[in-house]
Amino acid sequence: MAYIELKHEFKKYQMGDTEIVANNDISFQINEGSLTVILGPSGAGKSTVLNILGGMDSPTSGEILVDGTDIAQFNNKQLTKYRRDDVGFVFQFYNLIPNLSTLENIELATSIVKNGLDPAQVLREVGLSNRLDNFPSQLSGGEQQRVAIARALAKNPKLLLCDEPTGALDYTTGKQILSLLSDASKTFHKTVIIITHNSEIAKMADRVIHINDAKVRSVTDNPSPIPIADIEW
Ligand SMILES: Nc1ncnc2c1ncn2[C@@H]1O[C@H](COP(=O)(O)OP(=O)(O)OP(=O)(O)O)[C@@H](O)[C@H]1O
Repeated sequence: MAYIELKHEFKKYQMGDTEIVANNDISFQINEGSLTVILGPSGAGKSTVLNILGGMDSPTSGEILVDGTDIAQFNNKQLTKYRRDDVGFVFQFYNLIPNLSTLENIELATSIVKNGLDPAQVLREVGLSNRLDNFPSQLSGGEQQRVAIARALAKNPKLLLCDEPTGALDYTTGKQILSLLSDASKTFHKTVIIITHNSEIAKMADRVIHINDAKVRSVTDNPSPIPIADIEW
């Protein structure tokens, strides 16, 4: 059985007299420890899918199976626990706490979970061993995103969900961040999902899900994903 399975997921918003269908009968599967890229134009419904998978929002209908459990049936308390223990998030704009050091940002995240990893060790693994005492404002954008990834990984989550993680970074730094996310899947066996507009990035993925106009348009597997260092755009 797939590790993640969305079955006939719908998300509808009522705006006055208008109904917005952000996700219209979305179904797909994702394997454990794989790297998936979700591609699609602005407004396609990608973030809606990610927010629902991350327990930040609930679908209007449909099943969201994660490791055999339908999180669409979770109450608020169960969703809070799921978000805290099982999901790591990486966003376009890092969302670090400005008055905490790099190390403290990670410690804050690990302090609320059961099976957190050693913060300093994870920071070493993302190449920031010499920046533990710096504040976010003293780091470059790429370094701040490394901290955000370390914070997500240090929780030791089942799932790493990344919404446009390189959207605010230059080409080279963006590639370094994507390489780190690829390592999270290949080396640390995390199930990683990356939302992007950039179709070139899809070449590094095990599976590519195209979403357009609220529907899944295609699901493609890459038998031989290309290392991000070898992809040019
Ligand atoms: N809370 C909300 N209330 C009303 N409409 C919403 C809400 N959230 C999303 N939508 C609508 O649902 C549709 C899908 O939005 P979503 O953010 O999932 O798209 P996206 O593919 O992630 O776009 P982008 O790449 O620009 O972030 C859009 O039309 C958006 O306006």
